[in-house]
Amino acid sequence: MSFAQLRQNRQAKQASSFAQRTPLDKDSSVHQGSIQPTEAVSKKWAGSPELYKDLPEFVEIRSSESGRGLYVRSEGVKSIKAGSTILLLPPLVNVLSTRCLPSHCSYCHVEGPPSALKHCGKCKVVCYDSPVCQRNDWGKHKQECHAITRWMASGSGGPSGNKADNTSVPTEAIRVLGRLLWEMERSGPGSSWSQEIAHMQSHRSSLPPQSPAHGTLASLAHSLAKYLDITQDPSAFNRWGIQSARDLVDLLSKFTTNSFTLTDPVLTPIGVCISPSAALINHSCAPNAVVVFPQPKSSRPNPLMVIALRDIEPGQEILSSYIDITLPGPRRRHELKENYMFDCNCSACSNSEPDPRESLRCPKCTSLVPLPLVEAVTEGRTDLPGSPVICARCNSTLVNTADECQDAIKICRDALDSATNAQFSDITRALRYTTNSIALLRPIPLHIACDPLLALTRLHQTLLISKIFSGPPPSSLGEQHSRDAEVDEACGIAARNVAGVSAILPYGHPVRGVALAELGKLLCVDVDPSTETSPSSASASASASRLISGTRIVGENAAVPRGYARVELAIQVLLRARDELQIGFGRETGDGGGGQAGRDVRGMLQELEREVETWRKVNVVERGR
Ligand SMILES: C[S@@+](CC[C@H](N)C(=O)[O-])C[C@H]1O[C@@H](n2cnc3c(N)ncnc32)[C@H](O)[C@@H]1O
Repeated sequence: MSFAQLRQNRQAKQASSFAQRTPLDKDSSVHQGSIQPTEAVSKKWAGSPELYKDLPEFVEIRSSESGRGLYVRSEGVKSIKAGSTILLLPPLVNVLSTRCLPSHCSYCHVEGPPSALKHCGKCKVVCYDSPVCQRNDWGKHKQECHAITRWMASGSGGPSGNKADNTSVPTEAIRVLGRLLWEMERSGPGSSWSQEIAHMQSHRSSLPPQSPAHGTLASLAHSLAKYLDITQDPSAFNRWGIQSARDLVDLLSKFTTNSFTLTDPVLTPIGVCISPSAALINHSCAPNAVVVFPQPKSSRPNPLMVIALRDIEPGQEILSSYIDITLPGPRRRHELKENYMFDCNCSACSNSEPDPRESLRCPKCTSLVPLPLVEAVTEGRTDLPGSPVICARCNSTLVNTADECQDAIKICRDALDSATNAQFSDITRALRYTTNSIALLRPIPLHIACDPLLALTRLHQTLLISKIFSGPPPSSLGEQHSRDAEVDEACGIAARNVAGVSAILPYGHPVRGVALAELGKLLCVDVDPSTETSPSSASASASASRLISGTRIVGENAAVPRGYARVELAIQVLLRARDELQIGFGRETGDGGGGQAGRDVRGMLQELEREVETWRKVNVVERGR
């Protein structure tokens, strides 16, 4: 019996699970943001013991120059261990992004094949995976249902059209604001929920009237008024305590400052959520905690969880990141300033060591060499446009001219934006952008975690997986071989992604765990049964460390083993994934840690171990004949 035969049954199942995996939806991200809060704001909440009752005993709210923040109490508590749950909050207000409405249950957020989900009979927009979910959500969906129906009837599409055509559905920002206001109305202006919303940070007073951010809020305000059907009589806003345009902009600014991106168990953005208690957490680019939604369960509301990424001592502040921390420092700070209006002085931003996110890596001595600056030449730097980029340690020339490197990076950043925009509408075009950009960067010895190479690698992996597994399974040996080559390519790309994120994110960060799980899953896909190799732990471990080491640079192609050695490699990668997921998604989730992703990895490991066992037995018998 061949190993490949043993695993054939699994193949179809894997293919369908990859096909359901959606690529990152950049535009659906909603960030948290910030303004400098005043002492008066802090005092207001301090006098209200009724607020933030869902915070656990071991944390407290304190004020600093970052405004209010969440801290581990200084006395009477032990340190919070990495992987522990800090907050578990069933969010009162959340919505799915428009793209996910047909594929996820709007109540519990479990993903299902669209055919298994049932549309709301009235608006025909939101879906549920069971009558229980539909019933439980009705209290929140009732007013929304009318508003969506009215909105769509007034638009071009209309509710009777194609259910899959979601172009005329109100955006997630509008829908979540609607739910927020109706929830405030239901619970009453004096309720702790309404008070917590009232105390959230707003940027309004710091926004210059002509700024793009102000324009965005103004257009959001118009859309919201249309959605709530109060365009004729703005005083209808009064029932939410909104007396003026100023109050409305204030509310919208609170929303953009404090809302969270709702993600699925592998961190794909699927919507928006509002949780005033979790929004008390301040930002760091070197966070000690993460906000995740690790384990949607059918028929239950999907809770928001804050998990400790490393041990947090009594008295220390709990800090999460508002933005993608794989971006280089200048881009992170720009984003934080633009959207959240503060200058980040965290430990990562103050670090003067060369950062892999913005470095070349000398192929000779492996030193990090800062990328030449794209715009001006700063004092003390030798990256004049026509001058070579030289390794200060071993004097090797890394790039012949600084502008050659700068041009390639600029072109590839633009291509990354184009690929991101095209990823859902035209996957072939998106793949062309990522393939060409990665090829363009190949002659430059960028660190594997350098921007935009890492982001291109991640997107390329997602696109390749969609392409490979969205079609029918191979029906001839020729088709099988070309799919095998694509799977090998995807493994190589996934390995680079693991190496990249591992070089810049701390052990246990959920992005690392998910990257490892994706690589392990790809390695589990059966390829060419005729090239099975014999068991060899030593060679598998060498392959594993070559494949997932943080030192590789683009252009090096690690061999992806076939047959048995590949399975051994998959097991090693999945074991690492399991351990890191247990931290990033919490030790207490997913019946053994790691949330849904951890559970899936453990399932794959069990299956692989069973197959290896059977393979060993069969081969011992065959050798004995
Ligand atoms: C989502 S809120 C966090 C809670 C907030 N401090 C409060 O008082 O409600 C974002 C706010 O926190 C502050 N903030 C968060 N991270 C910060 C940081 N690293 N440096 C300075 N201010 C920060 C900003 O002033 C911003 O208004």
